[in-house]
Amino acid sequence: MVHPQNIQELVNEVNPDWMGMIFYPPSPRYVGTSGEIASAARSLDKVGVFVNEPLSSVLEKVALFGLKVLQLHGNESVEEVRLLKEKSGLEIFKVFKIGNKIDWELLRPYLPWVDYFLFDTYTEYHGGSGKTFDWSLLKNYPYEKPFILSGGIGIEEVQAILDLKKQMPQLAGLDINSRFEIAPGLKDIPKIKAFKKQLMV
Ligand SMILES: O=C(O)c1ccccc1N[C@@H]1O[C@H](COP(=O)(O)O)[C@@H](O)[C@H]1O
Repeated sequence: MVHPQNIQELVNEVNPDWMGMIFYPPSPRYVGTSGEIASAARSLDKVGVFVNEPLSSVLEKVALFGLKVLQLHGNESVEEVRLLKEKSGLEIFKVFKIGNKIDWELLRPYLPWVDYFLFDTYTEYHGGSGKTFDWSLLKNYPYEKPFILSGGIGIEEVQAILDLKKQMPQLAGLDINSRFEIAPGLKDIPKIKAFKKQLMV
């Protein structure tokens, strides 16, 4: 469900660096093709969130909605990511979903084609689980490539985020989602403002 007025309020009151648009039809946050969300957020850099979407369909959405970043949240291969990077010329967030352990070598071939890795929690679905993963696994992250932290982040995680940032300069951003919502796609603006304020210490 889309809530353009709520997004307009978010833009005015929080002014985030990026705004995600979910182009995954099974998601309760699927933005569809109406363009209302894109126009409510026209002043922001819009991140298209895709799950195993064919190249032509991604490029169509880029043109239609003026996307600035592609967040690849499925099982996209290195070759698919390379093609998406080359054909779109946009920034790429490649998502890796983390379970009990992670083999960092699997990320290496993606390094030339991605601008940020994004770490989400492993679940049998693709995203928006509201569940955190064990952030201590990140301590062995071996690359300089900046990453975005995601997966069930809530206001209760502020201190843990500040601690992690002290240890890991590669932590470049946070992707907040379902734990800052009143209903899927309807953002809890006072909660987001409080979270942002607590992070700015
Ligand atoms: O939010 C969704 O419905 C979604 C569906 C498919 C792919 C990604 C999705 N959202 C992304 O999931 C992560 C984690 O979200 P949460 O904090 O656990 O709710 C985040 O990167 C969202 O952009």
